[in-house]
Amino acid sequence: MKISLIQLDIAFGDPEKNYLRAENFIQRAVKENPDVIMLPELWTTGYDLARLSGTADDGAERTKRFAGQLAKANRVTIIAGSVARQSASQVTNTMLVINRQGECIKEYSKVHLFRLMNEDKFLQSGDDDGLFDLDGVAAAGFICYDIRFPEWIRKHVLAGARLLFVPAEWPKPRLDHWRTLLTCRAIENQAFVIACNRAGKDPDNVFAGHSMIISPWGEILAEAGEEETLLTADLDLASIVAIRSRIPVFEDRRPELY
Ligand SMILES: NC(=O)CCC(=O)C(=O)O
Repeated sequence: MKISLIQLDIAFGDPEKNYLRAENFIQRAVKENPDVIMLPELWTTGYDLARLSGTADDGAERTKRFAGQLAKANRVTIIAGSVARQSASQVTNTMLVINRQGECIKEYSKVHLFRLMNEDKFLQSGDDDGLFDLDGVAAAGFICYDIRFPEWIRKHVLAGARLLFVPAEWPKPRLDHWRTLLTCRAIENQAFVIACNRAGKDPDNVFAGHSMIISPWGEILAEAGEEETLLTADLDLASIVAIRSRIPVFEDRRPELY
């Protein structure tokens, strides 16, 4: 399975610019013939949370149409990062998975809101899981801060997820946490971790970039620098079985103790 990550430099509070920029990158990515293309967290607006009443995506419909057309035209799955999704009474930080037919097959709203970036003041948390099927492989999505909650990730892995997708806007001062947490989530769950961060800065943060694709053994298969870029890697899905039989963590668990 080939994955392309778009480490976008997001224009603050400017969806028009961001849709255009993302489309250019998606057109570039499809030339590499990937199975999946992924965008970062809140990529249509950035963290311009105070102005979401004017920029949030109503029902995420615009983003579904945008990604749906591109996915269908190119027969590629698009994990359309997450967007600020407006519903009747609330805004959520919601990840969208669009299949090769252009249909939205999953919406996952960030469960753990990140107070340090004021999410708790402007957004509503989700309550549902992030599980979805990706061309017959069980997968799950988590959004940025969610990766600090290993129990949440493990719950999805115990339900079968083998591919863990993470759209993010992770600031540079905690780059070491980002790299360590993602690597741990891959090793402890013996699953692929595919994490797409943003590049650039906004009025409050400089972002880390360093999107990463990590094997179930913890090897970094691909890692971006800080700049806006496209990052592509091939996943050897058979390696999951080999690693799990070499160190059978899931057979050795003692859930009766914890
Ligand atoms: N957008 C986020 O959820 C950022 C999370 C973060 O920076 C962290 O340290 O956790």
